[in-house]
Amino acid sequence: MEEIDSGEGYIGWTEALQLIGTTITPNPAVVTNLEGAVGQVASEDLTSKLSCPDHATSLKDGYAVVSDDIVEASSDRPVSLRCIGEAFAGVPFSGSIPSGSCVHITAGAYIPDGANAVCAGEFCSPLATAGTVSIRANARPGRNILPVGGDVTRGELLVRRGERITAPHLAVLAAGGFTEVPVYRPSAVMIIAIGTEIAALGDRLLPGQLYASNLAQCMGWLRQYGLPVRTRVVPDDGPAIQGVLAEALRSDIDFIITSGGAWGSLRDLVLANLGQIGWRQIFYRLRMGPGKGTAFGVATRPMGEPLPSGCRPEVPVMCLPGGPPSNEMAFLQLALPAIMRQSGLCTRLFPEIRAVLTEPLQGRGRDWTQFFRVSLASGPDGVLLATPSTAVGVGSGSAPRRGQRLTEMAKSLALARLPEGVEFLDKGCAVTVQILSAQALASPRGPA
Ligand SMILES: Nc1nc2c(c(=O)[nH]1)N[C@H]1C(S)=C(S)[C@@H](COP(=O)(O)OP(=O)(O)OC[C@H]3O[C@@H](n4cnc5c(N)ncnc54)[C@H](O)[C@@H]3O)O[C@H]1N2
Ligand code: MOO
Repeated sequence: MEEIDSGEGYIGWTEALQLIGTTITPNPAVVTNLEGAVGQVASEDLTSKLSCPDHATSLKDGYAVVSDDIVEASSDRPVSLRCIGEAFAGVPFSGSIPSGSCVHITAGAYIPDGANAVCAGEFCSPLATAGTVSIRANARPGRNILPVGGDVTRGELLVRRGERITAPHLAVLAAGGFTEVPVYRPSAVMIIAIGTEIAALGDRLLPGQLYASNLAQCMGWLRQYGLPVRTRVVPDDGPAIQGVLAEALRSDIDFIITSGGAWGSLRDLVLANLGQIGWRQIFYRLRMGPGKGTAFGVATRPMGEPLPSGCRPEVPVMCLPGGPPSNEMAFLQLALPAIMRQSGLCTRLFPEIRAVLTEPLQGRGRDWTQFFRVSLASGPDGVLLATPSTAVGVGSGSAPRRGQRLTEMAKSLALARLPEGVEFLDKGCAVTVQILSAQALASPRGPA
């Protein structure tokens, strides 16, 4: 019998990423308000329009002073200064401070002309003599003063083009004078779950059916990345599959994911039906595990019909294998990077760190990339330890396989990778680990 999975004609994971990179171009830019920008990708280098603060301001509530006046001040030998006015945040003192004087000041207030330090209120007491303050500590020049641009400086690069905008970015953007931000339009994605045995979430299960858990997971990731998602469930039926693909291509969907029906059985109909509607296949099958049965290509929107506004004539399509471990890995390693590239992302999707293996990892072959689900823990010397899961398809190649697939996937949000060229790593070796979520590094015991 002919071996259909010898890996012949397959491409490597890095080559697949390169092909995705050369096929997909970013969506057009749109302008969003600051609130809508979080999680989106900047479509231009964003440089500050303002310096913040625009004037030196006080960091403390206390007294603005001439530093030289209080060089000798201490609790034993306090120095008395004449208080000549007040400076509040938003209400500056209008004069200048001569030597021997001070101004009562609050945090955020402009430093009055002539002053070059602020003595915190804890070291100052107003005296019975009206308008006099006793200062019990010195304050070097610049003490408790936030200089001009101490938060952001006009012209400073705040967010790079292609970088995802985070909550702290909103702070610098707001301070830097942005109320609107140019971002790449986030891709609208349609996920089509294919399989006569697949029930849509919430539908009544018929005998032999199971819920579309793949679709739920992919939808969850896409929502987490702020992308609009639509979902469909169709049976293993050519006309039904073509119908829903045609619906997606007529709509404003930017990227299509199919799930299931992608291997080679009599009921695996996706590629044949994409062929019927005229797609251009770019790759099918990879030296990557799990996820080898993935296909990628582009489909063209119907000729002679107006393009949905802001949409391109070609729509990338990623066909994910149906088995949950493969489906998830192909989604995370191929589909999500592709969709985020289309949404403008230029940086790596998931951070990577090195950890020490507590069990050996056996890959499938020297020229394959193999991903293993691991849990992370801190070792004796603070070394990060990676322990492979043992569930079928998601865990170590050498450890005995037990455990549940979906449950294991939900428990550990880190993936060890055996890259091409490395087929085996022994216990105690360092391995590269992708962090899918910061929760992978959080203590399971709850808040500290
Ligand atoms: N001769 C071989 N057959 C198969 C191989 C192989 O190497 N040689 N690999 C198996 C693996 S592993 C996978 S994964 C699948 C990939 O092929 P398909 O994309 O055609 O997968 P399906 O047949 O549609 O489904 C496989 C499995 O997954 C369940 N499934 C499908 N969709 C969903 C969904 N949305 N949510 C949850 N579960 C889903 C489906 O019921 C099947 O149990 O090929 C194998 N065959
Ligand atoms: O490649 Mo599959 O996900 O059923 O193990």
